[in-house]
Amino acid sequence: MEIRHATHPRDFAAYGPDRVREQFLVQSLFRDGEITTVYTHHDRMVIGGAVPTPGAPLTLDAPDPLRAEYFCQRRELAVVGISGSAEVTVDGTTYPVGPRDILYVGRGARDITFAAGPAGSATDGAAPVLYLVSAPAHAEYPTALVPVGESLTTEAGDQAHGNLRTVHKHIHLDGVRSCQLVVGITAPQDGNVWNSMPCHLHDRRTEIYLYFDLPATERVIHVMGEPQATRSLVVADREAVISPSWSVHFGSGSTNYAFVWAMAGENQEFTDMDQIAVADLR
Ligand SMILES: O=C[C@H](O)[C@@H](O)CC(=O)C(=O)O
Ligand SMILES: [Zn+2]
Repeated sequence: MEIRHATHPRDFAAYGPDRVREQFLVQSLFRDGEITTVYTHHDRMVIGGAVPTPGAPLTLDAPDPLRAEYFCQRRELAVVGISGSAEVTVDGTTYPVGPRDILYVGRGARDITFAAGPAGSATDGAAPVLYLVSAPAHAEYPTALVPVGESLTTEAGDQAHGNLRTVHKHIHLDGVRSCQLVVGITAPQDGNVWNSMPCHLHDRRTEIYLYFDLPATERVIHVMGEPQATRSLVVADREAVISPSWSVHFGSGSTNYAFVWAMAGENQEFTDMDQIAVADLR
């Protein structure tokens, strides 16, 4: 398990481009036949990737830095379908997780395994790839699957601003409940490339974006930093960006794409954001 320490915005301002990437960009989360995890001290979120190969399920253990008997001993977890068809088994119950479906796993779940779905059921013909995002949990909420078709789906933005996008909320106050995690998937529609624009801050929560469904030859320019001191990172498919509570988080792609957004922290009010006018950015 890789550890990422927390960062003060004044220190951030002095970082060069490589240091910004080293601290906030997470690459290589998805490796065939492996579970990979990264721990950030920003709100103690953990992200990971699980790529089970056919006939070889993967078991989620508690990495040593958690000093836990099992991964969800003090944590809750969201398992997000990125591609292909997977089967996630939690204490004996198996849930099918397809692209853009999210399984919430409550605190206290002991045995969690990830397997490739039954042969021929892969919805997009691709190998199953699962994204994991977790936060400390003070109570137990029931494990529940939210297929993308059952998520709370809204539209935001408009074509004139190139930010017309579909926002799916899977784990949130009006849907499947959790202690801290608020998780969903947003996708700019065809011909639209901006996400989360106009941008916002929420000092009460850390947020992590995982970009996916971006062709290998394309990139997203992700913007972070305090609103009057922004920096950009060039991000490829299936890479994540950690956004501390003091940072904006928005971006534009060289074509359209999707991303998983996940928050944890002081509260779970999705609308608790401080909007930043475009003209106030620097
Ligand atoms: O705090 C909320 C998160 O940044 C995302 O949900 C925003 C988002 O998906 C979008 O506007 O495109
Ligand atoms: Zn946000």
